[in-house]
Amino acid sequence: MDKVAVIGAGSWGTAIAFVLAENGHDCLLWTRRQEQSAEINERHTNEAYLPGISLPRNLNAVSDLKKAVEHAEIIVIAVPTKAIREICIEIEKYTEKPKLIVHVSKGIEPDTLKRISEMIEEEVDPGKRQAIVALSGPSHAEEVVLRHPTTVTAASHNQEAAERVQDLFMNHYFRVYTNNDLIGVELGAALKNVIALAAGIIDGVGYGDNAKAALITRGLAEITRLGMKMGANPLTFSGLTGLGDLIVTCTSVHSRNWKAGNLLGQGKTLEEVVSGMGMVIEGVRTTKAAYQLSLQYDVSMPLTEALYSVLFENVPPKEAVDQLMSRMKKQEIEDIFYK
Ligand SMILES: NC(=O)C1=CN([C@@H]2O[C@H](COP(=O)(O)OP(=O)(O)OC[C@H]3O[C@@H](n4cnc5c(N)ncnc54)[C@H](OP(=O)(O)O)[C@@H]3O)[C@@H](O)[C@H]2O)C=CC1
Ligand SMILES: O=C(CO)COP(=O)(O)O
Repeated sequence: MDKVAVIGAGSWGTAIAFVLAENGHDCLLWTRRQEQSAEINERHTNEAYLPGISLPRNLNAVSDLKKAVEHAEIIVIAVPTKAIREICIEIEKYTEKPKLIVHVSKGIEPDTLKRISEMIEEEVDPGKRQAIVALSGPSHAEEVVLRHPTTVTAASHNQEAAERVQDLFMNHYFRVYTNNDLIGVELGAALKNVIALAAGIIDGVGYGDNAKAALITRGLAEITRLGMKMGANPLTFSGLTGLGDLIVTCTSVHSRNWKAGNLLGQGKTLEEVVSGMGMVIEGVRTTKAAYQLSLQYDVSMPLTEALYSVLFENVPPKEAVDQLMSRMKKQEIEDIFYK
């Protein structure tokens, strides 16, 4: 039994803590809201994020971050990308002995263009952390807490740490693989949200399955192109954190990114969509970061560029699609591997 703290009690933090508690670990779930920690401890629910779900009785919550950090040998960070730095600064403050840090977030920081593990490295002193592991894959919280079969990947430059995380989470409905390609795993996880937003738009404007399949396939091509330039293993993008997460996020009704795109496609404004969701839509900020990465690495990412123009330059979705479809002709495979 390990002592673990999950930092962030939204949909995913709660689902991850659910798995850890069911696996018999001594897991504390941190929330910044006292009333939410009372709800989890007294009623064993988190209605705002996972309505109708009974949480394990051995899962306890706290709203005192110091207490959560001091409790744990392993810290699992489960807050949105934009909160990673501030949470890491707080975690570092309360850490005495170095801890294993796992993160389950999916994003890239605009402007700095840092991946999550890079932000953690910058904010948590090396003396206060052991290895960093990203746990990622096609895994909607809503299905994990129903114990529906789910597969994810524990990625780290440190294989021993990845295997420790594999052992920590693995059970009969939650299967964990390892991968040493941290760059590829984190990039795939973040960039699939860009394509999922676009997939929602495609459905929202009323285009069909052909367009969706094109988006997933050509989305994977541009993610792979960028990833290869950034040092990732191209095979990672055919794996769970690449193609796997693209499929689940572009096709599932649970996806907040897909839902947001769907509303945009129906004519809602970005402000209306973001304020109405009540949960994080990582793909919006990540689209900005992905667009900046395509310029920095000089990689052609037409879908990302088109989504950027819809989100931030008020280009109507159908016009963006028309522009995509009328680009000059290309070869399919050569495009990915030789450019
Ligand atoms: N939901 C899912 O199925 C999956 C999500 N992920 C990833 O996990 C990460 C978290 O997502 P998810 O749990 O779904 O998001 P939610 O929107 O469901 O919840 C976000 C959580 O983070 C908290 N939070 C937000 N900002 C801060 C802050 N500045 N300081 C402290 N806490 C903060 C929120 O607190 P409060 O309630 O007080 O606002 C809430 O508990 C994202 O990167 C997402 O892409 C990965 C796999 C699956
Ligand atoms: O990452 C996820 C599933 O793997 C969750 O996606 P959304 O954030 O779009 O809901």
